[in-house]
Amino acid sequence: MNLPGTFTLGPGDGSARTGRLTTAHGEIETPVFMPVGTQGTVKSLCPDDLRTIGARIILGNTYHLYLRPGDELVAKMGGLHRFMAWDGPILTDSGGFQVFSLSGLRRITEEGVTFSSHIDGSKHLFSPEKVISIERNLGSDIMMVLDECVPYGADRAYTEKSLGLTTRWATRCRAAHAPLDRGQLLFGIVQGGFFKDLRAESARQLIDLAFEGYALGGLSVGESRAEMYDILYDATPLLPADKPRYLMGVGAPRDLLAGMAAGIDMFDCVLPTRNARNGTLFTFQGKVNIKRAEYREDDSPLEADCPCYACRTFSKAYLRHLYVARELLSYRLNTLHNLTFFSRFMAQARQAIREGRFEAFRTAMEAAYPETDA
Ligand SMILES: O=c1[nH]cnc2cc3nc(NCCN4CCOCC4)[nH]c3cc12
Ligand SMILES: [Zn+2]
Repeated sequence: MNLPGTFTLGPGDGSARTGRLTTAHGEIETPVFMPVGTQGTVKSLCPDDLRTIGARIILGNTYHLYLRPGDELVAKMGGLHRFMAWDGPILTDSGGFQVFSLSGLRRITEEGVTFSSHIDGSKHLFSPEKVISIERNLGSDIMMVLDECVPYGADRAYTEKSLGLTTRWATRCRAAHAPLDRGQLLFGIVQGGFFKDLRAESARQLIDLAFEGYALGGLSVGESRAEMYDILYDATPLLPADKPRYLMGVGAPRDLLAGMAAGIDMFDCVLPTRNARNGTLFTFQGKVNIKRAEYREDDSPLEADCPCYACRTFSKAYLRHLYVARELLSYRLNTLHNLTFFSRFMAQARQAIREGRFEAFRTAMEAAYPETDA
């Protein structure tokens, strides 16, 4: 068994690549999509479901788990793997993004970011050292540094100033967690907004800090697809080729394809789980809005060749009924299907890259997911 942090590249196709990342809780084949388990659960699924649908690594949110039930409690319960009975790899983000998107009254200083809890309004400080301590308590296999996700539309001066703070925070995170300590990996997050030279500067500064992997942050923050792709294609090659590259918060099938084409190895997004709960289902023929009247008497499965329990057992008519009736089983079946689709989509993408036919795969999938449809 390789040491955690070992990243071995497999066959590639253009800039798209396959790889294998070793973590303390197992190996991950890349490119990989990570289902989001915000509060220590991938909503409506149990760990057995995650194994059945082929999930290899899941994401937990440091911000949420710190506020509730508390990272010290999770540590006392043996860490997040034991607490949630998931023995596969877990990546925890640093919480910075959630602080900006969820909490009120936040203030950024050199020390860190102070904020009030969205749950009870209590005051908290996330410093680089505090965030690393929380992620170490959770026992995550891959920890993310504390960074500032620069808001979309920030001007150059603000973006440049923020980049410097993000690097100083990354430096403090690295100092707080020695490489591979307890088998826990630490990834840096490149910022720099939508300024290519600032992105290059951020990447250069973080590469000097020798992280075990590198993420592109500050994207999927409200920009147009063209703006995201412009930065994606320009910044990804700046990340070390021999380390995992993670595009945070992405995304829709079309964006996964673009990310893989650019050389991204890891993705996470709430899309498949959140859309499952609002009746939007993903298939290889495109999206299905299960609440549509056209499915009212449709006795056929959602996707004939999908191996998931929902498709093997129930008709579209029944899935539609459950959704319209707001039955709890709707969340579970729709989530089982959507995550099975994302898992199959990534497995087919990996195979296409290995066989040198990724562009053909991308073209076929983009036909099912046209620009307007994401
Ligand atoms: O710079 C970042 N630093 C640390 N974490 C992040 C997480 C991020 N997540 C998104 N986008 C998520 C967009 N979602 C798309 C689907 O609907 C919900 C929002 N962008 C992100 C940027 C960062
Ligand atoms: Zn299915």
